[in-house]
Amino acid sequence: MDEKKSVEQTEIKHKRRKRYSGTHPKKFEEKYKELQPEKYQDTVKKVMEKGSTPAGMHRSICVEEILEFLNIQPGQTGLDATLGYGGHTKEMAAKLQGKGHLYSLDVDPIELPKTRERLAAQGFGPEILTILQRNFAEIDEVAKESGPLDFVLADLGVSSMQIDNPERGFSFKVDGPLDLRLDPKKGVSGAERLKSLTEEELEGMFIENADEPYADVIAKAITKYNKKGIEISTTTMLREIISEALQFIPEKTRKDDIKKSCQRCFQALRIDVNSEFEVLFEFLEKLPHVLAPGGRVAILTFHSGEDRLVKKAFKHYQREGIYSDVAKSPIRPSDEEIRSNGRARSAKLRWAVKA
Ligand SMILES: C[S@@+](CC[C@H](N)C(=O)[O-])C[C@H]1O[C@@H](n2cnc3c(N)ncnc32)[C@H](O)[C@@H]1O
Repeated sequence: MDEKKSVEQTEIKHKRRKRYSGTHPKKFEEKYKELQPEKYQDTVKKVMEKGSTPAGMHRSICVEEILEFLNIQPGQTGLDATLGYGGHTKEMAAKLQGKGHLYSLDVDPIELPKTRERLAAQGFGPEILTILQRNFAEIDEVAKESGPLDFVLADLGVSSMQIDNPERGFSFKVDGPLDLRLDPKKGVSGAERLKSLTEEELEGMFIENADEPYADVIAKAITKYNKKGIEISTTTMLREIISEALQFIPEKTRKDDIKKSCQRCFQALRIDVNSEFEVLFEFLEKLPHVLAPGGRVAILTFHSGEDRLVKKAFKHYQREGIYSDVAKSPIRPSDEEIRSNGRARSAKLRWAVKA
């Protein structure tokens, strides 16, 4: 064989094919141009007009209603128990007009520094705003530093940035590790948690935390994997297990029902992993002791379990004479807000005033 030809052929054979990068951006950061809102303002505007939330952002809910109720005055001291993207914090801090102080808490070590930087760049630095990586269940500790609070806001649950980031594992719609921790450095992941629960406990978790009608069937399906020693390590795996278990649902409603069950089961697991009911309970119990006389608290909830807890606590302390007034029924976002921000649909706002 001609030696030259053979070398050429070998070279051709070994030349690596260039990977086809495809027409669709693969990475989250590339896919969502809105992640850099300053750079892609047109994209952000278009996304918001469609009633969606641009990736990397969170649209604050019931802002006007909250500000109207809290009636913040310059010189007051307040607390935002759930900083998130900092939308509510920014509006509340602005009402102080440079006098007084706002404390804002979040457990999330990933989003918190970004929000701190963003707010500082907008003129809300440490002279008016103290941002702490703390669980709101420790509100009594925070109050030792702040003194009695004139106003408190808690906007419960997760932010859009957390939901949209596949690495965090909050959404069944995107593939990622089944984590679901608000603070990924603490506690155990969703995957670990599923492994450690019995069939009965799983069923109880889905019912208690999310009123899941197919809790028994789904718990059974998960337990099969547990017994085989197969870890349900990703969001996609859990979604597929739920979907497979619910194939008996008549075709007409199957797709929709599966989607709802996925939503509820992920919510239930998130609540469990982050002990959300326990910390909310602790927060509600401590609140009356940290509010100043006449102090106001507003709480935004996103599902019936949370709302029930808030309603019961407010009523209980009103009967004891600790709150002089509480919301008789929850305030709902306006139709216009719901139209322009789908995530506002399930929000309920309750408030109380310290005697
Ligand atoms: C709905 S978002 C808040 C959005 C915020 N109000 C805004 O305008 O951007 C809820 C935030 O509360 C945080 N969070 C949830 N439970 C918490 C807790 N127990 N203590 C402190 N922060 C918590 C979450 O990490 C998330 O960032």
